[in-house]
Amino acid sequence: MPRYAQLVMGPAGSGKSTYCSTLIQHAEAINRSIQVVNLDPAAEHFNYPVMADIRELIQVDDVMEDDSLRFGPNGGLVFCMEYFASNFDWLEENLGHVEDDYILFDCPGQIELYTHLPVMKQLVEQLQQWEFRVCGVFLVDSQFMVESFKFISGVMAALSAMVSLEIPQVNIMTKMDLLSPKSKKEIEKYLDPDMYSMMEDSSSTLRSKKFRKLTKAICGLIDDYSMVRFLPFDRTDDEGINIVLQHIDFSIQYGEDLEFKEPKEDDEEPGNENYDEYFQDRVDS
Ligand SMILES: Nc1nc2c(ncn2[C@@H]2O[C@H](COP(=O)(O)OP(=O)(O)OP(=O)(O)O)[C@@H](O)[C@H]2O)c(=O)[nH]1
Ligand SMILES: [Mg+2]
Repeated sequence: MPRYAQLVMGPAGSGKSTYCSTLIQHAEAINRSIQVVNLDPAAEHFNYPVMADIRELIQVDDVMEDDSLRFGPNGGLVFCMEYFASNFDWLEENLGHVEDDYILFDCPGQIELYTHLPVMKQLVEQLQQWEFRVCGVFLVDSQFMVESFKFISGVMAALSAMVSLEIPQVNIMTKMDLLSPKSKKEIEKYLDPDMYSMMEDSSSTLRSKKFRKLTKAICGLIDDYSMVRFLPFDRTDDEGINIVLQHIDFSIQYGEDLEFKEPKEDDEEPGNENYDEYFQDRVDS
């Protein structure tokens, strides 16, 4: 039987730890077993029970205080993650060999871990060897996504994580509860965006003649990958959390081996009923 994992990634402060604790509470409420592993060696606060904590293996503070290493916070973190990558047996010991388990990995926020360092890719390969089906969950703070040029840079970060990890990836816009109704309306166009029409954006940053070709090439690249859908995540909305979880489960085929569901007669799109719920307005309009 396969095992299931979500690699919860995203820039610093994007809401990774909050996402994990929200999902744990949600799982409890719907009677599902989901566990979390903290992979952030610099983590100070998180309010979920952990099945394993990287800080038991190595802590950033210890690395920074070491006189022979003399790292700052970011170098220290990279050192910790490389140490972790050469000690995966620690993780194996903590995870055990439970079939069919479902684990969230709360990762650190340093973006270079997902773009050009090999550590996360090594982790993915190791998990796959342990029969995990891994889904990348890339979180971006919705507060920073309400303008086109910020959105494009957020998408590029998500895209480079996807390309370097080579696993299914679900992108999520967090902190939707903090947006004003006006911003909420504004952000809808970013959930399933049309990159070319975004270039017509009124902001001078995107319309600058000097960079027009580059902007067009970037928008084209994003469009080609057609992976730029974002799911909204509002930690106060159970229905929305459920939809996010269904998307991720779908991408790692969670539940397929568990039970067979008879399609309901009134289902027009069996098994896919929630899939496009958020984008339905756009599809219809
Ligand atoms: N209102 C609201 N606040 C949120 C939400 N998600 C995160 N926050 C807040 O944003 C801050 C950062 O959230 P974290 O969950 O610690 O973010 P993180 O990505 O784990 O941060 P690092 O581990 O430091 O990279 C905290 O103060 C959270 O309370 C959300 O959905 N809604
Ligand atoms: Mg965190």
